[in-house]
Amino acid sequence: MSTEHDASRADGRTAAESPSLEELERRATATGPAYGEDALIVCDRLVRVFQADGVEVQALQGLDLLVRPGELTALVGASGSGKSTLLNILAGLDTPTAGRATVAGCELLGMDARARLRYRRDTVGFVWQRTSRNLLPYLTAEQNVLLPMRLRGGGPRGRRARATRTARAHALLDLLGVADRAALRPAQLSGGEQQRVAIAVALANGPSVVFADEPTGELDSATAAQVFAALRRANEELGTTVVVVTHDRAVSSEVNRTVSIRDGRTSTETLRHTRTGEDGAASTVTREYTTIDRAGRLQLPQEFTEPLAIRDRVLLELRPDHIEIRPDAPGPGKAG
Ligand SMILES: Nc1ncnc2c1ncn2[C@@H]1O[C@H](COP(=O)(O)OP(=O)(O)OP(=O)(O)O)[C@@H](O)[C@H]1O
Repeated sequence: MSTEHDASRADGRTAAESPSLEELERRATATGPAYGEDALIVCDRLVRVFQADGVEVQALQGLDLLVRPGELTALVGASGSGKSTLLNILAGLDTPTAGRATVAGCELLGMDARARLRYRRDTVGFVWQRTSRNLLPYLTAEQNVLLPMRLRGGGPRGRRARATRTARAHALLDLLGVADRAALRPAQLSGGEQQRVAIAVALANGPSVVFADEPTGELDSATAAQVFAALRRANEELGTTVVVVTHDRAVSSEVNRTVSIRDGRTSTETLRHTRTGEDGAASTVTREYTTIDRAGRLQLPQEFTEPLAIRDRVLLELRPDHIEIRPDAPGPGKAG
C-alpha cells in the first residue's frame, strides 16, 4: 500500500502539511542533538548580503555546512557562487548578515578584537592564492615558518625554546618535502615550493583547521598536484582538518569530500573512499549526493528534472528504505 495514500486526509492535505496539535507539541519539546554537535566547523543558515551601488547582492543565502575533525574537504563552485565570501567569514575577516558560524568551539559572530586575533593566530592557519600574501620576501623559508611561533609568544624563552621552535620548523618543512629549501628566500623558490612553505607557515602554531583559498590557482597542474599532496600529508600525518576552496573541479580526485556551492548554498557533495575487493585489490568508490538543508529543502539537479519534465511540484512516496519522487500526474483536463 502506498504511504502517499496513508498520509492523505479528508481535506486533501497530508499529515506532513497539516500536523496535529499533539504532533506540533511533540516537535516543539523534542530535544534532539544540537545541529553540528560533533562537527569542528558549523555553518548554520549563513546569510551574507552586500550592498553595491544601491543593489543588494545575496552572496550567501542560508548556507549550511558541517566539517568534522580530521576531514580534508574541497569547496568548489562557479565564479560568484560565494566561496570566498564563506572563507572570509570562516577566516574571521568578515561577519555574516545572519546565521551562525563556529570553528573549533569559537563563535565567530560574537568575537571581540582580542579573541579574533587569538583565533587567527592559534585556531586557524591560512594559505592564500597569492604567495606574496603568505610569505615575507625578506625572510628565508625557515624564518617564515618560525615567525608565527615567535609572534604567538607566551611560551618558554631562551636557547632551548628557540631550538625546539627551529626543530619544529624543520620537521614541518621536511613533512612537506621542502626541508632542503629552508635557507632560501621566497624569490629563490618555485611557485609550488612557495606554496608548500606557506602550508608549513599555516601549520606552525598547530591550528585545528587550515583554510586554503585557491592555493594552486597560479600553478600548472603537475605542480598543483604536488601542493595538494602536501595538504593531504598535513591532514593525514598531523590530523589537521583542511578546507580548500577552489573552482577547479579536478580536485575531486585529490580529496575524499568535495562540497559544491551554488548560488550561495551547498548543493551537492561527492564522497570518495577506498574499497578492498574480495580479490584484495583496492578500488576507489565515488558517490555524489544532493544535500538537504536544515529546513528539509532539496535541490533537484536539472539533469534529473528535465528528462521527466518535472516542474513546480512532484509527488512524494515514502518507501521502507527510500523516497520516490514522481512527476505530477496529468490533471483530468490533460489526460487524453
Ligand atoms: N564586497 C563585496 N561587495 C559587493 N558584492 C560582493 C562583495 N564580495 C562579493 N560580492 C558578490 O557576492 C557574490 C559571491 O562572491 P564570491 O567572491 O564569494 O564568489 P566566489 O565563488 O568566491 O567567486 P570566485 O571564484 O570568482 O572568487 C558575487 O556576486 C560577488 O559579486
